[in-house]
Parts: sequence; C-alpha cells; structure tokens
Amino acid sequence: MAAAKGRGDMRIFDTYDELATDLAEYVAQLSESSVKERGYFTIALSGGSLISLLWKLCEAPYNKTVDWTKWYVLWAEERAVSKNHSDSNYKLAKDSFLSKVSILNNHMYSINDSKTVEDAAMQYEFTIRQLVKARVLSVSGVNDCPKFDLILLCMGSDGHIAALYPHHPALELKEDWITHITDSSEPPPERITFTLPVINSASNVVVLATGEDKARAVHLAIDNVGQDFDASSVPARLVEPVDGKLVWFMDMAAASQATANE
Ligand SMILES: O=C(O)[C@H](O)[C@@H](O)[C@H](O)[C@H](O)COP(=O)(O)O
Repeated sequence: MAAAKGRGDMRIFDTYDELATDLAEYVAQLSESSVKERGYFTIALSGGSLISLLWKLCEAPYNKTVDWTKWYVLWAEERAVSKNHSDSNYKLAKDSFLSKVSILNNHMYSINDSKTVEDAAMQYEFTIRQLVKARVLSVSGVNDCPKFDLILLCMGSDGHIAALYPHHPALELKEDWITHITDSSEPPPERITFTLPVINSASNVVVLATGEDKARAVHLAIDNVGQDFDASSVPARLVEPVDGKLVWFMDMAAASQATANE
C-alpha cells in the first residue's frame, strides 16, 4: 500500500508475529541482493522495539541461509552509556540478535564508550569514512554521503527517529554525517546519531512504528498534511531517501490514523 507521494510504502500487520516474519524476510532479501551485487551488506540498527522484532533472523531458515560473514553492522543511534549498561543499544542488539548469528566481531562498529560523547561521535564518523575508503560502504551518487544498504529506524510517539528530535538543531545539519546531542527529551540525554543526509542517502530505509501512541505521528509523517506543515515537528516526515526506498512497517494501531491507509 502506498502512502502520500514520496512517503514510501506501508506494510501493516495484524500481529507482531506477522510483522517479524515479513521484516526478517525483507532484511534477508536485501542482504542477499547486496552481497550478490557488492559482496557486502551494510546495515545500521537502532534501539526501541525494533531489535526484538529481528528475532526471526536468528532462526531457520535465515540462521543458515543468510551470509552473515558479509554483514557490516553499525548503529544509526546510540546512547552515551557504557556498552554493558541496560540503556546501550549495542548491548540490546548484541544480547538479543548479534550474538545469536555468525556476524564477525570485527564487522560490528559500536560506538566508543570510553570517550566524551563529542569525541566518540567524531571517532565514529572517522570509522565510517574508513569503511567508505575501503569500499565496504558505497557512496551516494547524489552527494558524498555513505550509502548504507539498509538503515533500520524506530519512530517514537513524538515522531523522532534515530536521535533526531522535533525542532532540534541537529535536523538542520547538511555536511556532518554523525552528530551528538546532549539534550535528548528522553533519558539518557547524551546520544550519537546519523544525520538526515546519511539516512536519506541509504539504498533502503525501514521505519518501524508500533502501538497506538505512534498513530498521530504516523499520520503527520505519511499523509498529505498541507504545504504549510512544519516537518521539523515530526522528524520522521523528513526521512525521504534521495535515491533509495522507504518502507514503513507498522501494526494496525500505529497505522490507525493514516488516511493513506483508508
Ligand atoms: O532511544 C530511545 O530512547 C528509544 O530507542 C526510542 O527512541 C524508541 O526508538 C522509540 O521510543 C520507539 O520505540 P518503541 O517502538 O519501542 O516504542
């Protein structure tokens, strides 16, 4: 089903199980085509309920059929906490997904937790530049941004994605690939995030939205809401891959106010 023009495809599911099944198949297919085309699969993860919905990738047939050794895993957002803290997106992904499949340890690019958030963000951008130099990460044909094969995002009830919050100055960044914030509206306050230019340069972007508390933000992010609408009030509306594909994975509750869904 299509959303308003340029707002991507909508996949809406009755149950979490169906959503997880389709998401696993979607990721596995992208992995297969990227490995076939380029020899690698570069994926960026987020936090939230997204990671728990990836569990079907750890089971048959995907645990055997996916070429895990070709995966390069990064994070679209991370909280500035130690890697063994329960708030760490790295820990969440490692415990419930990455440790259960055969991804190589040196293909996981978690964010340095022993530096200040500012220095860790700079180091992370440098790491991404090295992956571009090594041609593991492609480059966008439109700008010089890295072109991830897949960026997985989770939308909050205020419409934020990654650590890009409504009306935040980080939404305006045009040159930086990575930035840090110190004033997240949800704890912990310090976070590192991909910027919109990087998100919008990806080949594929998934935005996951589940639960009734996301319904208003989904409507504002997807539907025709008029030209005067201030998109920075719902950052997910600013996700618009320039040369890639956007797909929304939602449950019925999150999609319930989307008129594109009628
Ligand atoms: O960093 C965070 O504090 C969370 O990751 C948060 O931003 C999350 O992405 C949304 O709240 C949606 O998460 P749910 O889908 O789990 O509601």
